[in-house]
Amino acid sequence: MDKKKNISMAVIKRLPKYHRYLRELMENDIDRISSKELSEKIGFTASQIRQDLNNFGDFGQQGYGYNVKELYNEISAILGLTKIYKTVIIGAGNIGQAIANYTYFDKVGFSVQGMFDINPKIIGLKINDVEVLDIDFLDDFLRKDNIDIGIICVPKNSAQKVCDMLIRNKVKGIWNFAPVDLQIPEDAQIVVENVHLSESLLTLSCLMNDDIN
Ligand SMILES: NC(=O)c1ccc[n+]([C@@H]2O[C@H](COP(=O)([O-])OP(=O)(O)OC[C@H]3O[C@@H](n4cnc5c(N)ncnc54)[C@H](O)[C@@H]3O)[C@@H](O)[C@H]2O)c1
Repeated sequence: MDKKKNISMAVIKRLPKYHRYLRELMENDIDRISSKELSEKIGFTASQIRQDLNNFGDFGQQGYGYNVKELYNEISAILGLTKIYKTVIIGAGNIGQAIANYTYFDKVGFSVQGMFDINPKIIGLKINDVEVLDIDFLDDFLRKDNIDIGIICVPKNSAQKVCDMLIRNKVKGIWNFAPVDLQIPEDAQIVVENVHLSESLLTLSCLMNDDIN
């Protein structure tokens, strides 16, 4: 059964936060937690938590709370974290290298198989044990290695070209850091998630200045 069917995007967007907190609880050897305690940690109301988690099954037990490991495993499964995703990073500059060096992604199953760049000064470098290859090899690499996710970290004027190559080679997901709306053909079987650090920063600045009017 597809547990995500009919689940709102708002609930799906909250799941990574549950996952992060539950992981922390497990690391601290905490076996069970009530929705009230979880609510104090996570910042959602207890009723919100119960409502969210009820979407996916009957987890909590009256008077016992949630079994942390069970819930963590279940949310991991809903988030698709029960397998290893093969990823490639295109653009091995500041962001590309930061992602490759962030070991958490690997821990939760996103394995960097290759990095690609056009700059001869960067090609050949090893970032966290992954060699940066010439972009000319990307097409071949994608075809042979069954890559699941392409992480776009190139300047915005190169992003669409890279995106087209990923789609052509049947990559299933794009994590796009370039500040551009990628054009995706309607029949493409691909999911795109855009990341805009600047939007988060501008939200911060707005909230810090909410006395303007
Ligand atoms: N999403 C965000 O929150 C966020 C934040 C900062 C920057 N960005 C964007 O992320 C991208 C990367 O930023 P950065 O700071 O890492 O830039 P950077 O200049 O440090 O790195 C970009 C790399 O891409 C390489 N490159 C250029 N054209 C290429 C191509 N056709 N194929 C392969 N490699 C190519 C360059 O040689 C360089 O190494 C930019 O589009 C930038 O605007 C996004």
